[in-house]
Amino acid sequence: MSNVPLVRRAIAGAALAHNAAAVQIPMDGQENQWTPAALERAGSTLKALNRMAKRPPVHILFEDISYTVNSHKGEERILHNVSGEFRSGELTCILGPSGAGKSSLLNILAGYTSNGVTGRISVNGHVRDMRVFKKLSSYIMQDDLLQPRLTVLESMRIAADLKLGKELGKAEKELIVEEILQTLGLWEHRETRSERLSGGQSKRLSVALELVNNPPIIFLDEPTTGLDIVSIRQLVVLLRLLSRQGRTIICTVHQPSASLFTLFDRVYVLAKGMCCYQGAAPLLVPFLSEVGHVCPTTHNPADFVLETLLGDGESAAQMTELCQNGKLCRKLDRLTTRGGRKPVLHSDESIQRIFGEHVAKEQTQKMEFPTTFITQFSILSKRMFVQTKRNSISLWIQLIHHVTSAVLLGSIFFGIGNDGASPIANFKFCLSCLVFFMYTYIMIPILLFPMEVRLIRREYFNRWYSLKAYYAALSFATVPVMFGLGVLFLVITYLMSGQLLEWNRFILFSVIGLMTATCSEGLGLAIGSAFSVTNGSIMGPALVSPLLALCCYGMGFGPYIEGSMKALMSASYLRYGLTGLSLALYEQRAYLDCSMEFCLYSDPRLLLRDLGMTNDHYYIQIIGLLAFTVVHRVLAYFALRYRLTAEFSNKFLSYISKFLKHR
Ligand SMILES: Nc1ncnc2c1ncn2[C@@H]1O[C@H](COP(=O)(O)OP(=O)(O)OP(=O)(O)O)[C@@H](O)[C@H]1O
Repeated sequence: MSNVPLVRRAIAGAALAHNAAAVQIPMDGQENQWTPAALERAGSTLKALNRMAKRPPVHILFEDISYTVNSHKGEERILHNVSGEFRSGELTCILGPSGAGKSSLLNILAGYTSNGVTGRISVNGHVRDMRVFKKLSSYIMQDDLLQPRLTVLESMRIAADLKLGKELGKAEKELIVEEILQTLGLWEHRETRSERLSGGQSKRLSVALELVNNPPIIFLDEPTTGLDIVSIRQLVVLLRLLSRQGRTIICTVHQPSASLFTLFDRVYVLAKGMCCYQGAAPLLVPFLSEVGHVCPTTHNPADFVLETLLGDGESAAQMTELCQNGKLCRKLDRLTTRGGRKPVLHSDESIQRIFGEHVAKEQTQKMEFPTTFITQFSILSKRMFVQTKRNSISLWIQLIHHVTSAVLLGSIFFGIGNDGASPIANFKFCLSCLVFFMYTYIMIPILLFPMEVRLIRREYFNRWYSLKAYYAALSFATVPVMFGLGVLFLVITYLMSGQLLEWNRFILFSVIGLMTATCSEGLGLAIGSAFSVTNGSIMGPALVSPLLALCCYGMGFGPYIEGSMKALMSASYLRYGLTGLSLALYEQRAYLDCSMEFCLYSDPRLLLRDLGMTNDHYYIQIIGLLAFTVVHRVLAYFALRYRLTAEFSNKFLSYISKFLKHR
């Protein structure tokens, strides 16, 4: 990490600063203390964040940005050649009526959306290089979710381990974590699980997590949505303090109150995809007067501008023309806006010089992420184990599901395992075990994974770790529960159904059962990555039903299965599972006991012949299941990768609309 020496340097005076640290943002009920002057004073004593704020200031300029999407109505233009700039040391608010294109603009500036975008974005005078920009910026999305069963402190420690790497020692990371939490008023809630935090605390934790590596630019989409007035104020006050340390902070806000509006340095107003104003917040009212809309002194300027824009299209067009669609910025003397304090902003030349050096340094760095694959894998696996362990309700449900299903199957097929009179029933037992593993392990990821995708979206976009490391950890973390419960199910059913008590048969039977579960889980992950819970719940069963039909085909007339059908059957991974289970029970086995006068299938070879499995080998079934497991998991990886980028839904919709148009 290139900021590590900076942080190290910053931490050199740790003991001193530790004592002086942690000016808390006044919480609940103390909001009236937050006059702008008080904020400035507090900002200068935020030791932890000040010390870390040594990364290059970032100044974003964007010109003629247009954004087009393909929807069912055809091509739709969301943004129309908008321009503007956002500067270091300023808190900027993007305002506008619903559907104006605020989130779209933020997504484009943060680099989350690039498909269908034209125009130029430069960072400190250089064309934006996404590889470098992503290391400098953090994006906190509107519907960000936190890891629910981790405490505030655990979440922060994991963020520090992932984002600061190994070059910083444990003590140094602890110091950073503590000071950020103190500053954000979360220290007293450090042992609270994220799922139990209030809305305002959750938002603050989202910000805290992204502050760990001290990004010079932070984007926030609707950070105030769903918060009460006190929490909103606390959050905006915090953002203002952070901007005062030289950060560029840009957020979209729906309808700020008058007192909240005064906390923003810069306002960017959008309506119908066009810029209607950009510049200093206090200059918005004079600007509106210029187009004939005099804001009454008792009125909130933010409300007034929204009412004006919603009133008639003419005012919006006039405003767009006057500000040249964002090219003209209304500037205020910075010394005045900052209450006489020296501005944090650097001159353009110094910004360019610092940034140029920083870019060169970042580019020479080989590592795309702050930590190695192995470190990411071990941190993420540990986090998943902790989450699984703490989700006791889910564990209990799974345990009860496995045990009751096993007892039910064992009772239905009780003691038939070695009876030559009921081998078909025993074959059905194999089929039932197969169906159990298939449905259970397909449905769990289909139902749970879409939520997980939402959980990791911010972390993945903000480059906490690589998708490969996450995916490897995910595949690994489910193994203990699956194997533990799977073996329990197999032991119960195997014993109750009276199968031959031979270790090797039980192991061969179990290996196939567990491999079917692993393979099905891969398919479930692929479906869960690509679809929502609702669509996935339809897709899953719809997809496996034909696979199930193919796997059972030929029962009773095995020797007469047509070649083409055999080829089709080999495309169903369930066929390998069913054959593997049957071979585990019947291959190389002596005649079965016969409880009746005549048992047609006392000779197990006859049974395998009529099932069409005479020429099959156990190891081929293992290879088949392994191959399908790899295919499913690779599919799931790519589905997840596409899902985690905003482009996916755009592309998907555009294909659908093109398809419909051509019909
Ligand atoms: N991928 C897309 N496909 C189709 N339409 C889209 C897409 N993305 C955005 N839009 C449309 O673009 C317009 C602007 O959307 P955007 O989310 O940027 O608005 P917004 O100003 O943030 O609105 P709100 O304040 O309600 O969140 C909306 O009409 C939305 O339906």
